[in-house]
Amino acid sequence: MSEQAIQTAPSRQSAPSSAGAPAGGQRLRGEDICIEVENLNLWYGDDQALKNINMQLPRERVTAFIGPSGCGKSTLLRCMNRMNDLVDNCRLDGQIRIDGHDIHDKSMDIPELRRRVGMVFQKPNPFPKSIYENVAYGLRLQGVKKRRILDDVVEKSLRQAALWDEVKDRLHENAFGLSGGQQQRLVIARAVAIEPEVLLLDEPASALDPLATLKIEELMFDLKKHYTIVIVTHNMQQAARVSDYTAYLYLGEVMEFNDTDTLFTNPSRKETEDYITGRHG
Ligand SMILES: Nc1ncnc2c1ncn2[C@@H]1O[C@H](COP(=O)(O)OP(=O)(O)OP(=O)(O)O)[C@@H](O)[C@H]1O
Repeated sequence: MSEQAIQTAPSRQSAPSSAGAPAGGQRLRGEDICIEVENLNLWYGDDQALKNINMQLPRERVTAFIGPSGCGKSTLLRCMNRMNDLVDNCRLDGQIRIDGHDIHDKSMDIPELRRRVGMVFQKPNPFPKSIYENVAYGLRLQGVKKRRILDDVVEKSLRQAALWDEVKDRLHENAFGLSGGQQQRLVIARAVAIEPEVLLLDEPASALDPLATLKIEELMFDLKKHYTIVIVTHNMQQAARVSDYTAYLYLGEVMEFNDTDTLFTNPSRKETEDYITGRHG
């Protein structure tokens, strides 16, 4: 975990974040910022799911979103590659910038955005194809045909996803023959094969057994050398183990954002302390 990196450490308070400076709006010291969220509000129909979110997510770090069910973690995650565009009655205002570019700008190429900002869901979702073809899929879509290039990328991606040794002798077997944990690492290999910058992980281990979960957690330490990772998790021990920064969301607001050590050992807000100590949520 990174050392204390927030310049403004608010004193412990119980007022909602909207009453003062936005809880995620502190500037991060000594970090290269990849994603900036500014004054983001989002509604599903008349219901506001995200309220004035301000947050900076550092490059090549793991940031965890925690908070009780329905607080907006997945919604915020899905904003980062515009997955919410696919929801009919969803609208938002505010800005999200990745590498300084507003992702809602008219010039934004959405398929390219989703290539740069990959997503892995709770339930492993390999395609009904071979292990090899699952990983090669994105490259084939891009028109890559050369066998040597495909072979290299498949091997490199499976190695990055810590799966190569387990599957190298069965690359042409159907992906559905893999265990749940292996399928989830395959999905991660498929995501990294097209060289994204950011990986969004929505409870990637919640459907897995403890050993498979451990593998995914170990994998994150390696992946963050190359990617900016944002993970939604219900598991606070997992957030404490794998993330460098943590945002605590409650009722659509970021109540607190800080480096993970500080958030878990010395939270600024009473609400955060109540949540991490199991007093609510
Ligand atoms: N497609 C949708 N249409 C309408 N409302 C939605 C939609 N998706 C989410 N919501 C609502 O938005 C709010 C935030 O939901 P979201 O799934 O982002 O929360 P969450 O913190 O990820 O919850 P969980 O931990 O249970 O997955 C909830 O009130 C939810 O009911």
